[in-house]
Formats: sequence, structure tokens, C-alpha cells
Amino acid sequence: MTTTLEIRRPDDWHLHLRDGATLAGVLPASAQAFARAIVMPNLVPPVVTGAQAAAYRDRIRAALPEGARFTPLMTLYLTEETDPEDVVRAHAEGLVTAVKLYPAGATTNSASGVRDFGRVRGVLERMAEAGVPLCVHGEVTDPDIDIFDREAVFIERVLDPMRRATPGLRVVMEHVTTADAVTYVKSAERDLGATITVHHLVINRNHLLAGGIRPHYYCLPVAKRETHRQALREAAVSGDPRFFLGTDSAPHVDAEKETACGCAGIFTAPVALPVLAEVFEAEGALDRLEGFTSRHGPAFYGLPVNEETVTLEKGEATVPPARVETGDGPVTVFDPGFPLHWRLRA
Ligand SMILES: NC(=O)N[C@@H](CC(=O)O)C(=O)O
Ligand SMILES: [Zn+2]
Ligand SMILES: [Zn+2]
Repeated sequence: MTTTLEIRRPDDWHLHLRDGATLAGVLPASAQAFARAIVMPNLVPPVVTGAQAAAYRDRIRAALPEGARFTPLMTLYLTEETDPEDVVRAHAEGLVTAVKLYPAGATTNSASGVRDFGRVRGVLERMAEAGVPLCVHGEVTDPDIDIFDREAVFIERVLDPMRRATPGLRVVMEHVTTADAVTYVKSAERDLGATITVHHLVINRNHLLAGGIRPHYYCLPVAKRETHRQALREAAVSGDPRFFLGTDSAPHVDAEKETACGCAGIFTAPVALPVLAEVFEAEGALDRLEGFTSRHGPAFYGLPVNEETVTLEKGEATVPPARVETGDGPVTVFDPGFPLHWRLRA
């Protein structure tokens, strides 16, 4: 007998689709599983203006497989030169859903990010007035701060002061990895949400480093110790609407992962929903999966939920593809380290 679970079609509130041949290779996995996705703007060069976002959106639409039903929700990459009026206009026109803040140097393709947070004060104030959400990569970049502490220090030194200085600004703390972030998000009455990835619910830093270094488990923010993973799992399955799915599926071709200085990013899109079903089932919380994947995100962004549903079914363990071929080279798919009994019904 197969067990089935019907849920509203999920959305991915944090996704990297890249461009060109990689975009064409990785897009089908997300378009199959998700109705909408917040598409990250960290291309080279980054997506900074409304016009660039429109052009990128059109390239994504053109790369969609025949018959796909997938809506890319575009973001702008915040720089110290960002024009507040361009942001507000692009949001009002429905072209852009959110703005993304990368501290300069914090992660993949973040060189054009913000160095001096005082210089984006004006933009953030306009965004708060106009109701434009800010998605934040929450890590400090100070070389004196240990990489495992960079998220917690960011909350204290940057995020909390920024939120206090800009009342009404709606903020998503992206890809939270620590109990500190979970506590901080829960402490906010309003205007703060957080995305949680699939991989941070599954791996801790031992998976990355013990018994050999595993480049395909390397991402930023880096996976933390087990107690933090437990805090993330509790938050994800709690039913608290401030926490929702953002896979941060971040494909890099294998040649750029399996090298002396490998890129940060884990490609989870092809297995995201089966892995989540396993996690929620293990936590005895399958009835809360739909909230996490399909209801809390739209509620935060003020968007309608998807009317369409998908069916997950449980049966024999399946072996997902180890990698996806793209015109730029193969991209290894996240291996959760346990068998997947759940799959998305075609
Ligand atoms: N998460 C990652 O490790 N990498 C992301 C960037 C990001 O989301 O920080 C990427 O673009 O590859
Ligand atoms: Zn990030
Ligand atoms: Zn990301």
C-alpha cells in the first residue's frame, strides 16, 4: 500500500537559477516541484536595476520547458548606489518582489554588496514606506569573526540595529543556520520571517568535515553543530508561520566544487520535496509540511496561496540522479545520506 499526501503546490522562497547553459540545465527541477520561486540576483554582473530584472525574468521564461507552470519572482541586488525610486517603481509594477542584501564578500558573487550599511539607510527607509521586503544574507564578513559565529554576530551588530532604525521594514532572514537566529526570529512580533533550507535540516558540520572533506556539503552560511540543526528542525516543523521553505538550491558545476578552493552552494532542487517529506515524517509532523512549503511564505509576502495541489507518495526507496548534466558541465545533486521513500507524483 502506498501512503499519499496531497498538499498545495509548494513555492521556493530562495533559489539560485544562474544563467545561460546552467539555467537551462537546472530550471526544470524547480519548475516541476514549485509553482513560484524567489530568484536570487547574484549573477555576474548582479541584477541591480529593474531593467536588468526584467531581462533576467525573460531569459528564465524562455528557458522553461514546454508546458511548465512556474513563475519566477524577481529580486534586485542592493548596492550602495541603488536608486530608491527604481526599486519602488519596479516593485509597484509587479516586476520585482523583494530586494536582496549581501554584505560585501559574504558569499558567492557578493563583491558588489554592501560595505557601509549607513549608505543604504535611505533605500531601506523608502522600502519600508512602500512595503518592499528585504531578503538578507545574514553573516558578517569581518575576518576576525570565526566563520561559525558569523550569523549570530550579524544579528547583534547589523540586523537588529538595522531593523530598529527602520521601523516597518519587512525582513526575511535567509537560510538561517543557528539556534540564535531561530530565537531572534521568534522574538519579533512582526515584520520578520526566515527561510530554512532543506540541507540545513539534514546535515551538520560533521557531515561536511568528519572522515574527509565533502565539497558538495559546503555552503554559506556553513552548516553548524548538531544542536543548531535540531533548533532548525524544531522551527521548521513547529507550524510557526514565521518560518518557511527557501531551498537556497545553489548549483555550481562539479569542477568548481571539487577543487582546492571550492565554491559555496548545494544543489538541492531535484530532491527538495522528497527529502522534506522524510524529515517531516521523521519528526511526526507530516501534517505541518504544507504550512512550511506552501502557506507561510505566501502569507509573509502577502501573495495568494497556490490553488493547485501536488501529491507526494510513499513507496519503495528511489535512487535520485547523482548529478544533472548542463551545457556548462555536470552539477552534483544533494545526497541526504538516507533513502528517499517519498516522491512527487507526476
Ligand atoms: N548558499 C551558498 O552557499 N551559495 C549561494 C549564495 C548564498 O545564498 O549565500 C550561491 O549563489 O552559490
Ligand atoms: Zn546567502
Ligand atoms: Zn542563496
